[in-house]
Amino acid sequence: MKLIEFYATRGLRIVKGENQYVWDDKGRRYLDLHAGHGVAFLGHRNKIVLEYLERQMSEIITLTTAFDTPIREEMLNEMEKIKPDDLDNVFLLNSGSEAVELALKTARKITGKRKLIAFKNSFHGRTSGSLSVTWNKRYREPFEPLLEPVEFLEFNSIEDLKKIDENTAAVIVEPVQGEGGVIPAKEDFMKALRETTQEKGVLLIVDEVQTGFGRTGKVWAYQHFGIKPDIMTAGKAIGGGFPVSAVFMPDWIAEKLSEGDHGTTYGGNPFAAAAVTGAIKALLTDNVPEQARVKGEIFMKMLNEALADFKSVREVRGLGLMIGVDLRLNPGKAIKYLQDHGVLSLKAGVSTIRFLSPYMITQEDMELAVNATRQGVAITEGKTVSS
Ligand SMILES: Cc1ncc(COP(=O)(O)O)c(C=O)c1O
Repeated sequence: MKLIEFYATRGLRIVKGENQYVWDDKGRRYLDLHAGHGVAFLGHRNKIVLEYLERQMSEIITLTTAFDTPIREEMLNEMEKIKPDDLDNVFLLNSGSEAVELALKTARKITGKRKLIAFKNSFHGRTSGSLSVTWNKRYREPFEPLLEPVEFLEFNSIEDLKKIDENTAAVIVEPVQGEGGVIPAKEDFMKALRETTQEKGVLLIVDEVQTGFGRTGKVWAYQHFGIKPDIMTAGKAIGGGFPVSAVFMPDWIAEKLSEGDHGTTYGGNPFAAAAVTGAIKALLTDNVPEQARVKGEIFMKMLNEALADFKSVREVRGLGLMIGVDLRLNPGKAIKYLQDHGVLSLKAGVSTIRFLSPYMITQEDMELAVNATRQGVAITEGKTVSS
């Protein structure tokens, strides 16, 4: 049997993961700043998440949410501590794309409108609905027609927000565009977006699948901008490695949804609830958002200093531990160099090396990553530099 290769192979056979590291079958250790597309933000095999999963495994693993369970009650209580403002209602699914699907369906149902607005460079997933609001034509075109109408506006352009009209059901936005190139939103843009959507009676969906759960230095990245979403999606880090995602919404929206409007076989089962409960405990016990804020600043400063002399480096940018090094050249060679020298990273957009570090990254780890990035960029430029 062969696996369908939707992803180019990295040529590594990984046999173990622990905190910020993974090991290959030759016993070689890697600093994992790829983190399974950012999932392992709480580290691989986070101790608290494991405790919750092990305990749950000895009780019950699967049930649909038609049945109440003690672990679900515990999860909902924990969620109170990190809930996004007045978004008091949550539904669990299995992936970021699925969370986006429910957010879009909800917006269309409760407004009765059809049009959706997203931004250039956005990424919201690859299922048909979430793909409709994903910018990259290469992902979209082979599968069209998708949801219609969808309009893509210029990200960070207040001027372009004028195109949001009353016929729009929702605008969906990433506080930091992840897959698109690690591009943080500007505060005045996010404020203007919130104001315009409110004025026009349009719902604002904030997609925190990549930015959420502490990575940017706050539990939810929208909190950097002094705004509040109407609907919020989360995923990746929230299950500490277990596949789980969530959609949050306030009472006035949740009340307009009825039985049968959505569903899922696995979503929110006791095992998923245990993973999320453990992950929230881990997030709060270790003051993870603050660690991400402080370490992110240090890491970005180190990268900026180390890369200042390189013509091919356009910008080092990001928020917290969501960091991109944008090049004027293809970053593939540098990413390969990093991997060969013990650091896993990933590409974003067409020109960005992306680091999605677990929060427990150390000063020594950062030095390793920065040095390898310098060498990798030098090689991309056709030079060599001393370490
Ligand atoms: C902002 C955002 N939304 C949605 C998704 C889709 O998530 P998944 O791959 O879990 O379906 C991603 C994945 O990278 C993402 O970054």
